Amino acid sequence: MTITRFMESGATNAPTLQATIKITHFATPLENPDPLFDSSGMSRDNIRRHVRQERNSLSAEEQHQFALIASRHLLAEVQAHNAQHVAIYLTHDGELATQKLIEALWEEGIKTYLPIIHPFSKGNLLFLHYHANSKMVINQYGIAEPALSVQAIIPVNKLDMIVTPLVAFDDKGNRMGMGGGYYDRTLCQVVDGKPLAVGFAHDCQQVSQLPIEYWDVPLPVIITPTRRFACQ
Ligand SMILES: Nc1nc2c(c(=O)[nH]1)N(C=O)[C@@H](CNc1ccc(C(=O)N[C@@H](CCC(=O)O)C(=O)O)cc1)CN2
Ligand SMILES: Nc1ncnc2c1ncn2[C@@H]1O[C@H](COP(=O)(O)OP(=O)(O)OP(=O)(O)O)[C@@H](O)[C@H]1O
Repeated sequence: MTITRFMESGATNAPTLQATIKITHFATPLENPDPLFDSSGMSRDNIRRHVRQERNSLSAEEQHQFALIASRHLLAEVQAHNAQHVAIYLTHDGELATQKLIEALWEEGIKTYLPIIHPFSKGNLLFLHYHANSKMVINQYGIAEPALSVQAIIPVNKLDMIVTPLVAFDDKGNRMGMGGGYYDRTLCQVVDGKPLAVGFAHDCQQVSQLPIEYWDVPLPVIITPTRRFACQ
């Protein structure tokens, strides 16, 4: 896969978090994203409902094009970090599609891993090696996951990158997921930025602000079809 070049667009400051957010606009054939959704005053559940509806209303053609373009940017991110062990997800509920990206990672010789719902530790994930011949089963949410095999498990600290699904994000790197707390429990195991957590989402999943809880772990990088948000 070729890597799309991108151009710098400057930085904005987020004084409340004492963090600098750098937003890079990719040079893509895509139009500017829709106006930012004003989520101020909305509950987490209402934001979740709204954004899930938005991403599910994208056409099949939009889903396909957005996924192709965003995959190039994600692949560039993987290469920039020389990540060899990358956790990813299989698309569910209108999420930015990952199938082509996974195939591109395999072509580059990069090992991929998928989350499975932990069989007895409630609310936790395990990450298992995923390859072309992985035996798959369907989990309680209707998502395919590798069949549990102890040899296929990778500890979180051995992953170089975790590409996280998400429902909504804001420009401070805050993330909200499907509501199970699975990724929050995974991301609190990150030490000194390893593994690097990278949110992967449609532009329509960005909201003006998210009501944050103490367990939420902000993402250092978020990639959409049109932009890369980096929270330093
Ligand atoms: N693609 C993908 N895989 C993933 C996640 C994800 O967000 N996306 N997860 C991220 O954590 C974990 C699974 N968590 C999930 C939590 C809720 C639902 C879901 O569809 N909930 C239904 C209600 C289901 C029920 O009550 O039984 C819903 O909200 O409509 C899906 C996945 C692990 N794998
Ligand atoms: N590190 C953690 N340890 C224990 N419980 C947690 C942790 N993180 C989140 N939780 C619990 O998980 C529940 C769901 O959290 P939240 O709504 O933020 O999930 P989410 O981010 O939407 O889902 P996900 O992380 O699976 O994508 C909350 O009730 C919270 O108490």
